[in-house]
Amino acid sequence: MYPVQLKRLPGNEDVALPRKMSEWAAGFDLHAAVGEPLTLAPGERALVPTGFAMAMPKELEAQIRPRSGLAYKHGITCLNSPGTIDADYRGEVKVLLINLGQEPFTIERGERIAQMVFQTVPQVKIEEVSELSETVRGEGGFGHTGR
Ligand SMILES: O=c1ccn([C@H]2C[C@H](O)[C@@H](COP(=O)(O)OP(=O)(O)OP(=O)(O)O)O2)c(=O)[nH]1
Ligand SMILES: [Mg+2]
Repeated sequence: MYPVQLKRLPGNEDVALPRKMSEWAAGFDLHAAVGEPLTLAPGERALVPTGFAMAMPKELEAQIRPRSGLAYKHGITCLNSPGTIDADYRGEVKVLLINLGQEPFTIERGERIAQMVFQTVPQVKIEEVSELSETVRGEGGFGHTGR
């Protein structure tokens, strides 16, 4: 178990902190901390506040992912999916939503808009070299094995 600290930001006592909606859910649902209902027209995007900030061990990142129900029913998704929350970020967690549907969609205060999944981040050390090891694939990519 990794310790993760959440800090509610002032004026958001009525907005739920991220929580799992079932015992083994992978994601903690994120709630919109909009002051007023926010309507996204088709094609429109917005950075939606969540009302909290976070501290987690440096071994972790958090990914902000869309909720499939909002995507399926309304075309609402995360533009930068998955969003990356760095372990050293102390600002408000925000969700970059976009309306890819055909109708305007209104986000109400407290509504669940996305989910947050924690992942471990391998620590790597990058080194520059002049030759890379050979493989059978080589430079083949982007569909070179066929459709
Ligand atoms: O969906 C997101 C994505 C990012 N962030 C916050 C946390 C993250 O640690 C920080 C920076 O995100 P990222 O590295 O993706 O953006 P950038 O454009 O590279 O900004 P920066 O130069 O600040 O790293 O913004 C969010 O709150 N929600
Ligand atoms: Mg960055």
